[in-house]
Amino acid sequence: MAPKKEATLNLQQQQQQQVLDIERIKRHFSWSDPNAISSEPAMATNNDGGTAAQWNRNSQAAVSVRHAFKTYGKKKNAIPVLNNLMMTVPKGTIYGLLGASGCGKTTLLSCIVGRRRLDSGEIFVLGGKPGTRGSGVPGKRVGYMPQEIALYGEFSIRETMMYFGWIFGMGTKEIMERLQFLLNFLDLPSEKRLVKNLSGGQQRRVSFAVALMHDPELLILDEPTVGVDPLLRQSIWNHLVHITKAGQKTVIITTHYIEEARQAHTIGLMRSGHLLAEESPSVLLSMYKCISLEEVFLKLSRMQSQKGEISNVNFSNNISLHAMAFGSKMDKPSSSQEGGVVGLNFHQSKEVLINESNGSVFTLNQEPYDPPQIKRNKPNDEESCQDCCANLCKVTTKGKMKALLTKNFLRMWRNVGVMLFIFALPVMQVILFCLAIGRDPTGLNLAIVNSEMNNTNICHWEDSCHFTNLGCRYLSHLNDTMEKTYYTDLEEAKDAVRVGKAWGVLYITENFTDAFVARVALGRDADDETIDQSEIRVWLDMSNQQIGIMLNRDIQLAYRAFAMDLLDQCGNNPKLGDVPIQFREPIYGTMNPSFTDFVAPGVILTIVFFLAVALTSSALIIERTEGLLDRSWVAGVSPSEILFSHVITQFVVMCGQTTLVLIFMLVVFGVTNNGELFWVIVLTLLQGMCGMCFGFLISSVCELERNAIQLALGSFYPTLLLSGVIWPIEGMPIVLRYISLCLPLTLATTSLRSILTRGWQITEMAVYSGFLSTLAWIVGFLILTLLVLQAKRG
Ligand SMILES: Nc1ncnc2c1ncn2[C@@H]1O[C@H](COP(=O)(O)OP(=O)(O)OP(=O)(O)O)[C@@H](O)[C@H]1O
Repeated sequence: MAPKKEATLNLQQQQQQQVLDIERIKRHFSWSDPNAISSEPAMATNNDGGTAAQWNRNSQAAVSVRHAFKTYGKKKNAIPVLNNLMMTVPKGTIYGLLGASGCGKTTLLSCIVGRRRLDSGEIFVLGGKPGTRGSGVPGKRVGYMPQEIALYGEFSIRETMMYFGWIFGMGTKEIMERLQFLLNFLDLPSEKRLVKNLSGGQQRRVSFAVALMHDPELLILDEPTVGVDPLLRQSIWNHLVHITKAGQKTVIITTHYIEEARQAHTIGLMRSGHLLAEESPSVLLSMYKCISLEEVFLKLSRMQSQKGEISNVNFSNNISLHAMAFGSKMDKPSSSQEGGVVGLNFHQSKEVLINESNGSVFTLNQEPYDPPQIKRNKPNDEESCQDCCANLCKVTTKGKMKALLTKNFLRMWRNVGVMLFIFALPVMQVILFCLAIGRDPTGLNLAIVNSEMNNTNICHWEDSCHFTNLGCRYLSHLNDTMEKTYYTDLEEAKDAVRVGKAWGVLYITENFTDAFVARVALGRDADDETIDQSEIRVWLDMSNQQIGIMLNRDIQLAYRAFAMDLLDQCGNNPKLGDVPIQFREPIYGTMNPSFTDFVAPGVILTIVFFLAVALTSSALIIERTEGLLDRSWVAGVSPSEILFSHVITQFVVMCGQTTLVLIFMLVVFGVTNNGELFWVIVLTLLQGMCGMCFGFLISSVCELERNAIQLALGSFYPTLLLSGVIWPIEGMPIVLRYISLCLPLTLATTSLRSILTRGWQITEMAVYSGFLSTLAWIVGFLILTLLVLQAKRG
């Protein structure tokens, strides 16, 4: 009976202890639904997420991760990184996340801040799910310091703080006050120093300062103490302990200096995608009877390896009661008293960590310093209202736009050389185009054999109704663009063409004048020989179509001029010498159309379109590879805001470029414009916008800058060739014509050509279809870019 009684007593004691523990948890977390607690005394043991109790509990912990799974890569080669991970970070505590390099700490943090999405499982941050409306995460409730520096190198420390401060909705004065505190606290150099000129450690401190800037509720720090000297490191930890003291601020920190994590309230030891343990450092040490945390980690890792399964060691499935009790601050976080030797992949740390004395923050000078308190806006404050509005309308805030636009323009200003080039480039292209394309070739060599002159080049003829040396008279009508070289032998002249010394041979027969007069006099009675002898024979080098056609044209025009002149001198109607087809003044264009006028509309649009592509195609990539895009996202800037700010900045640049292109094309080089300048400007700007949006799409799709450049360059030639810029699309095979119509430049080029050369109004279908297609492309590219950016956030 006695043992039975003892067992009953033990059971009662256990039950009482359990009730006491629950009461303690309840007090700490202010739970309102006691039934919910009593039904789930083990807290997170079987959290499926979804019941009111679970929601309540998840919303009370600062961060709660439940059954998190995350893999990288496609199905076959998928790398599992998070594997049924459970984690609970109580409010007002420091949570040290430890684990070997590559175990998934950064991935977990990026999921917590809403930068990445889990494959399955749930995350609750500050009572909401990251990324949901009104959760404030990503946003100003979180301060995030990523592993990489993620700062704009060309900004000064002050400008960096301004940028992030404005994003977080702070006022300039407030930012300046905070900046002074952070400069002092983190022992930063002058606020005017450019980030790129700082040392690695200084850059990390600026990055840390950015995370602290707006005094967020939740600080997530990915290895903030790397490259920081021991004194400052301790100062940082003191600050973290200080800010969590009041129970309002929570810190999650990863570090490779394992012993410094002793100052955390809770330690999560991570391995193979899940937490081996989640306890306070002192409990871990006593529970595993170890003297260092490293030893604990080794022990747990060994146990995990031996069992192959962690079910019986995974304390993370149950939030540690001990860890939760930190809320009361009874269990003061300990400072390391020993130089802990850190193994595995961790760095060694043998510094003796200095105890915090009275909770004040110590600067490097060890002077207690109380940071200026960030004013929290009341719900009816202007900023809050802006945020409400932004949340509701999904638009933006003034501060964010100010920050993003200032950032974009500042980056341009700091790269003023590049900017000058960006403006000089279109001007250069226009000048080169106008000087090099469309003009008639000159100085073309023509080999002439005039047998009528007995192989001499002394040529006499009379400018009247005299029929002597008509061959010479004809030659005088050949225009000056041709360089005439006289040969005595026909074969010799042909050889000159064969070896590339001349573009053609013009041969005049021995008795050309007599035969020509006989031909005119006899008319239809002229015999074949007479006709044959009266003909000027020409052999051309047609390997160059443009030159061949031009020589052909000029030789024929010279005959027309010769015949009409002769008839006129002899008192006959000169028209008798002309081809009986009369070309009247053209309805559009001129009698002597210029190739430049044909190509110019397409060239204007191509220059503006592809310059915009070049400017924007790497814009997002540079920010992404430097980790800046992530940081801005976590700070609460949405992809559409980033995109919108770039659109505005690039639009300003494009306006300048468009103005220069049009001034040089239309004013300096006098390209024909018979239409309304207003519509020319509008269409050119729209094409620039279209190119910009195409650039953004490339930028969002490509991970690397070189891929973006390849894609942008790769798209240049197909677009140029298929858009009817240099050759009418009517000359293409029918299938290609349809493809051509689907390109962004085709209808716009036709439209601009119609305005410039025909002077058509916007009401003409050929004109407005160019505008409509460009608008459709802009919308299409923007939607695609946003979709890609949204998808990549996961
Ligand atoms: N974008 C990615 N694509 C594919 N694999 C990735 C990606 N990011 C991380 N990984 C892989 O996921 C694993 C976890 O990486 P993570 O950066 O989360 O580790 P970590 O614990 O933070 O490492 P460290 O302490 O060295 O920073 C690593 O094996 C890494 O190679």
